[in-house]
Amino acid sequence: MLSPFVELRRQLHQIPEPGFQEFKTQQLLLDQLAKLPQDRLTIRTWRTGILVYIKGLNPSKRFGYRADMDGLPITEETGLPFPSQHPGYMHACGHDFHMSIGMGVVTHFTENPIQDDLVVLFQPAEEGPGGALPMLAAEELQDWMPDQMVALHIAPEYPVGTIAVRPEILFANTSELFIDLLGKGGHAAYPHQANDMIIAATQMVGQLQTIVSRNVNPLDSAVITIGKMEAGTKQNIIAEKARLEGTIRTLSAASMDKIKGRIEAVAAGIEASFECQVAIDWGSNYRQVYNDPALTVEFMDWLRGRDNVTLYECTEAMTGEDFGYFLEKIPGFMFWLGVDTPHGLHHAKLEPNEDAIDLAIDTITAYLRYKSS
Ligand SMILES: CC(=O)N[C@@H](CCC[C@H](N)C(=O)O)C(=O)O
Repeated sequence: MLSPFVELRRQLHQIPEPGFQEFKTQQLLLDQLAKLPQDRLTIRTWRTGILVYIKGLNPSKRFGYRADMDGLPITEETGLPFPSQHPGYMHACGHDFHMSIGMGVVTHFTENPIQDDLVVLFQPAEEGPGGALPMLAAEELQDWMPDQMVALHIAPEYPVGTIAVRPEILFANTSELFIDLLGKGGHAAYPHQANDMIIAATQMVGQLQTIVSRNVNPLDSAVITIGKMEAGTKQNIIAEKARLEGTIRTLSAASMDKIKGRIEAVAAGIEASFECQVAIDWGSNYRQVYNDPALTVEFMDWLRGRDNVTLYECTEAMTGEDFGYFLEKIPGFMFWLGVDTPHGLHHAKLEPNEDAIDLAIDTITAYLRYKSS
């Protein structure tokens, strides 16, 4: 018999939605919340997100757990019997896990309250443009602001039962990157009368890849990835326009500034050498995920005493997470939850092991009970 939270995960898995369009996801979670005993619960919605307050027995603090809600524009290739019903979209970053675990935490504390209050936040748009920052500013959260926050992220590379975490930086600073190149289209046979943006864009991608290797201190990790390139309309037409879409990751804020400066310089060089126009849009930025050292070390010590979990002290990752904005304001931490699958995050075959769901609910609820005692 399936755990109700595995069942919920399977339902959520079938309805992945883009950021701030998580309408069916929100409704499914609201329907689930409506089935719980209501005496300790207060529920608010904010855009496509949900805020759930669970009243404690004799509260002196307020804990927070945050789960992100959005899916990714990926066509699922898992072969699972409960695949995405939304063509071209998939929960390929584990947000279906994060939400079902969040629901497990709510359910546990409505039935077994602790002394303190708990706020569970179902947050839209983590993959972009970022729901954390506007949710933190939302009127609906102001009188429910937690004193401490916890969140987790699934980790394909660790076995089920492993929790990986570290004090201080866990995830990188990020900035999206959108570059539009504008030249002059024309006939494929008359290149001298046109200004080919496929050539300019490919040159630009090559030059961008020299920034991390030549301009950033190798001891200060950084990544520039161009994940999407669009240009041209037909094989015998010279492309007037090209668009590059990517992301920048850095462990230090100084490197982020430096990389942005170098990208502007590369763009100016491309404009001069190809006689074209290059426009840069930085999209949304996420703050690094900085785990509060004292709380994280305390959590790690507490984990060492649990017999169903193996603690692994990991290194930083160049992933981004807008949970970093919560941690900038509220002390807390994020940790990796082992889900043991050969395919990585953002992969069409990502198939996390569902045994991790109940283990995570057990770990988080036990930790919050320990903190509240
Ligand atoms: C955990 C994870 O995979 N997060 C995303 C966050 C994306 C931020 C933004 N849209 C960007 O691409 O910069 C990630 O890609 O790391």
